[in-house]
Amino acid sequence: MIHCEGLVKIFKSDNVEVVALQGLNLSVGAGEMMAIIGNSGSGKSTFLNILGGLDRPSAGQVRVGEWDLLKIEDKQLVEYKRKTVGFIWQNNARNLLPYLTALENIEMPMMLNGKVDRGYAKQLLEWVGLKDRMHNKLQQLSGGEQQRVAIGISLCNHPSLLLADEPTGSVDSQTSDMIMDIFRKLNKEIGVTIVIVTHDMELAGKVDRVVAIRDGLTSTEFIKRNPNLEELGRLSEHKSTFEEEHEEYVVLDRVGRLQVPKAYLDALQINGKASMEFDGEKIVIRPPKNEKLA
Ligand SMILES: Nc1ncnc2c1ncn2[C@@H]1O[C@H](COP(=O)(O)OP(=O)(O)OP(=O)(O)O)[C@@H](O)[C@H]1O
Repeated sequence: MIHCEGLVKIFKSDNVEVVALQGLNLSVGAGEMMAIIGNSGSGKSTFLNILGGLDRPSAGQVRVGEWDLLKIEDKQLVEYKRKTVGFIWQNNARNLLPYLTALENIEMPMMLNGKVDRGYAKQLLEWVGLKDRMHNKLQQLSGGEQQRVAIGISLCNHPSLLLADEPTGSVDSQTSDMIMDIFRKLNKEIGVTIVIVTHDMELAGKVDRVVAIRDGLTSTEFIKRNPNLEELGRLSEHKSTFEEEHEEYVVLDRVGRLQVPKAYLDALQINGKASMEFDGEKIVIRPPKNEKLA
């Protein structure tokens, strides 16, 4: 569904250039639900905005389904945004209309797109658990319920890809769990591919695959050891940690480059150069033997 290779995004303003993505590699299969984590400023939102067609890449490859987002023309981009992607932001509810009902809010973008499908609008509200509240005005709904209406709206155009940027950033942990359950259900039932950007490791731990971005590059990937244990985990008393549940992998690009975590380099006081040895089984990276280089 998504294939990125060497994706670069440079922001230019006056004489300053910011390289937000420095050659990012990532593939996401159709029907996958995964999370992207990373520190503030690592490039997560930039990446999501490119996938959503809200921003243009500077170089590299980025394909979503049949679309090549580097080469796409402006007119096609409008079509891509209308037909392929749905977007959810942290404060999506701000874009909703408080004096309309939940159902009317869902129907509004359908109307703007030229066709209201009331049956589907109702179905969407049912999927997000708001069947009984569909005739309530937005202002009568809680923040979490409004966010669920926003999830419904993101699916109005039957997208094959749903992008969520900090979707639970402004709700409590119970609502956050409910929103994740809705994503999982949508992913299973309608097969929509879901990419969630988050700071929250606990939230990230609820999906099978988590990719960490550092300084505009994919650095580490975490894969759930046993996805099927999730249900058991929910029922059991023992709350396992993210590390217990996930296997951690370092990501190598096509030519074998990898990012060594800064904490490791600091701990070994490696700065600029290191010695690397292969002992037949392992690759060992150490501070340079020549002290002058250390
Ligand atoms: N429109 C822009 N113009 C100039 N620089 C930008 C622009 N948008 C983002 N940046 C810069 O690109 C880098 C990556 O920003 P981005 O918002 O993608 O990070 P992020 O990982 O989503 O951070 P956060 O978690 O804080 O939202 C940052 O250094 C940011 O300052």
